[in-house]
Amino acid sequence: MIGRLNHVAIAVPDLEAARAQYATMLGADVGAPQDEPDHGVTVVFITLPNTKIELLYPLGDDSPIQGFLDKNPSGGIHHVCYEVDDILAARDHLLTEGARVLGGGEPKIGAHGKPVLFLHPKDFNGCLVELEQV
Ligand SMILES: CC[C@@H](C(=O)O)C(=O)SCCNC(=O)CCNC(=O)[C@H](O)C(C)(C)COP(=O)(O)OP(=O)(O)OC[C@H]1O[C@@H](n2cnc3c(N)ncnc32)[C@H](O)[C@@H]1OP(=O)(O)O
Ligand SMILES: [Co+2]
Repeated sequence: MIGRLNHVAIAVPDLEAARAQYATMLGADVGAPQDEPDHGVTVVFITLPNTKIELLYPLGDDSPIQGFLDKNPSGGIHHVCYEVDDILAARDHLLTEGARVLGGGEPKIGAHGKPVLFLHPKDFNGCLVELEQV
């Protein structure tokens, strides 16, 4: 059901410092900061030859990544995002299998303008999983 790895997301305590590090120290193709108010985050995408890195920083008072950063003040890997062809079919299959689909199970439009869903990290070996329909 899952296809390519779309991105690995890293929550960071200082977005500009992380951008500069990837651009200067690692020589990566680093994008501009993008506010995503519907998701409570500001994102920066880093394009690699085979996938992307998504730097995440809290936006607003109710960011879903604030608790993660409170527990991991130096930052850390926050989620992985897998591509699926049909997100509603994927959701229904996962619910049948007993996985918890977050956000009431209704896809939201993600940073690439495509529908996304999140799966509870406790159901996936401690790793928050995002699905993106491509
Ligand atoms: C930009 C849009 C989009 C894209 O297109 O790419 C994005 O990526 S948006 C990214 C941010 N959005 C989300 O993360 C949405 C989904 N997340 C959630 O619904 C919540 O964050 C959560 C996963 C349900 C966690 O809820 P929270 O209230 O923050 O924390 P809890 O303390 O209740 O967590 C319970 C339990 O889970 C552990 N946890 C939390 N987050 C993670 C994580 N990212 N990876 C691994 N484990 C995580 C947390 O530590 C708790 O464990 P215990 O301490 O053992 O109880
Ligand atoms: Co993401």
